[in-house]
Amino acid sequence: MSRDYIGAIDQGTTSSRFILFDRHGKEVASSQKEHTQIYPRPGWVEHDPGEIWTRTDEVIRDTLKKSGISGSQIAAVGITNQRETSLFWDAETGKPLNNAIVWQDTRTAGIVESMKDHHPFLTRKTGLPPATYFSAPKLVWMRDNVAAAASAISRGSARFGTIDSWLVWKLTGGKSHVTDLTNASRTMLMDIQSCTWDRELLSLWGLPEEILPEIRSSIAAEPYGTTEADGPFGDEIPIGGILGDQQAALFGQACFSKGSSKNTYGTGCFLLLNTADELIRSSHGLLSTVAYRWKDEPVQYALEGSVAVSGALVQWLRDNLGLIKSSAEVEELARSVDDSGGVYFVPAFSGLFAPHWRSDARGIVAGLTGYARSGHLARAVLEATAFQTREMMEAMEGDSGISIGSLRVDGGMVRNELLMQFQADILGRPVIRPEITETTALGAAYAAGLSVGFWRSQEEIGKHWREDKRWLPVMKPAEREDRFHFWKKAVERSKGWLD
Ligand SMILES: Nc1ncnc2c1ncn2[C@@H]1O[C@H](COP(=O)(O)OP(=O)(O)O)[C@@H](O)[C@H]1O
Ligand SMILES: O=P(O)(O)OC[C@H](O)CO
Repeated sequence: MSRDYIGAIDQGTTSSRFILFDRHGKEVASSQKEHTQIYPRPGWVEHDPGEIWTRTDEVIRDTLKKSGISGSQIAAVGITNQRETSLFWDAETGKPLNNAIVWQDTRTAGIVESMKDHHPFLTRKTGLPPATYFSAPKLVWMRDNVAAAASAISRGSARFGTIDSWLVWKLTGGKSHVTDLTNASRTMLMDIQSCTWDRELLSLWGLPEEILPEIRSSIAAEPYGTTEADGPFGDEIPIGGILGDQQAALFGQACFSKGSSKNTYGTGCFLLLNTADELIRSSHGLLSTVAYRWKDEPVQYALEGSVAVSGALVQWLRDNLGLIKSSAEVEELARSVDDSGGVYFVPAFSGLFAPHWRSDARGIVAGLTGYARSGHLARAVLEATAFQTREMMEAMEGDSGISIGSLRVDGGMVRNELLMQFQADILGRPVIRPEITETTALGAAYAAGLSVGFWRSQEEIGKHWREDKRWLPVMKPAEREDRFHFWKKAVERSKGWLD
């Protein structure tokens, strides 16, 4: 039987998906399942790695079952994942030693603060502004607070991984302990120039090198491993591509050339600009990160603006306030009023990420009057994402000197047409949605397919990209600036809330 499909595992913050793509980059079948968000204390967010593996296993099996396609028809598998989220497992038992600490978790604020004298060094080495967001402080916390992790580290059997490494470990039956450069670039343990684990960083954080996975290219020169025949695929398939989910979306949006960019609206919101082989250092609160590496070709970099809470705020409206029953309903509720009624919602639930990097900020709702109703709050929830995107875009243009003429968008929130129109209005430039909005999974599929020669070149896959819809700005410039002015005022009021 010929291998005519590529499989992509997309393990995101809220759910796991598996999608099969054909040679034209068209989705053939998919399955998706949510996993539990564990909030043990305010500011703490955890995932159960066992549950993440079970959900991943289930969505693979579901997709194969409903499509009638078997593992023997799949040429390669790609993995894309929520980044930074970190765990330890024991190589001897194969069992996790703790719940994964999620990228949004802020328990490590004290650890980050205690490294204050080293912040300039850390940023120079890693391209990242020191923050609770990244893996290294999470590992330090686990070493110091999880007895099983500490003893496995001292015995030499502890293995650290971001979610990509964990899934490769499980899929290969514990044979491969690997990651790719895009994921490694988010740990604060990798030198962003040499793209290798860095001894000085490891010693600063007090972590041994033996816990770390091997760093490989994103489009693998050699497969990271093969899936186990007795696993969910029922066959041995090469795992050929790994990309952090935001880099995967950049790849899936065919942003291969310098200056091309995309914004992904999921749990958080992430704007990435391809800077090719140039490592641009930000002076406006953005990250320098690896975009991808094609086999042994030079590393490609990106500038990134990261916003912690965007779709998550819609979920909060649904789960914590019960104002809507599904995320999609937020649009109807927001359309029940003409505007936000002067209400601004700054969702600094994990502090503020780009471009502010303030862990002392907390969420606020500003501008409330007796006039405000639930519809105004729903508008303010959606508008928060659009305002944060504008902040990131201004920072990006300031750092790169590149003007972003129009914005390519993807992710779960781009189904929301009201948000897309408001985004175009507040940016004052067109917003463009592609036909395939599952760009994250598509990017991982492309990486895997290119790795094994299923597709041959970026030109070939670039032809699959097609525009679905475009929103043009209609808001008057004076109103746009007035609204943005009030947003910035609200952001200032959210800062410094924690002592
Ligand atoms: N129609 C919608 N309007 C606004 N937000 C939405 C809509 N549909 C989904 N979302 C939000 O998008 C997010 C899911 O997007 P997705 O790209 O699947 O995220 P992730 O990859 O982070 O798990 C959720 O936070 C959800 O609240
Ligand atoms: O799971 P997502 O799509 O919200 O992405 C999470 C990011 O990778 C965090 O850096």
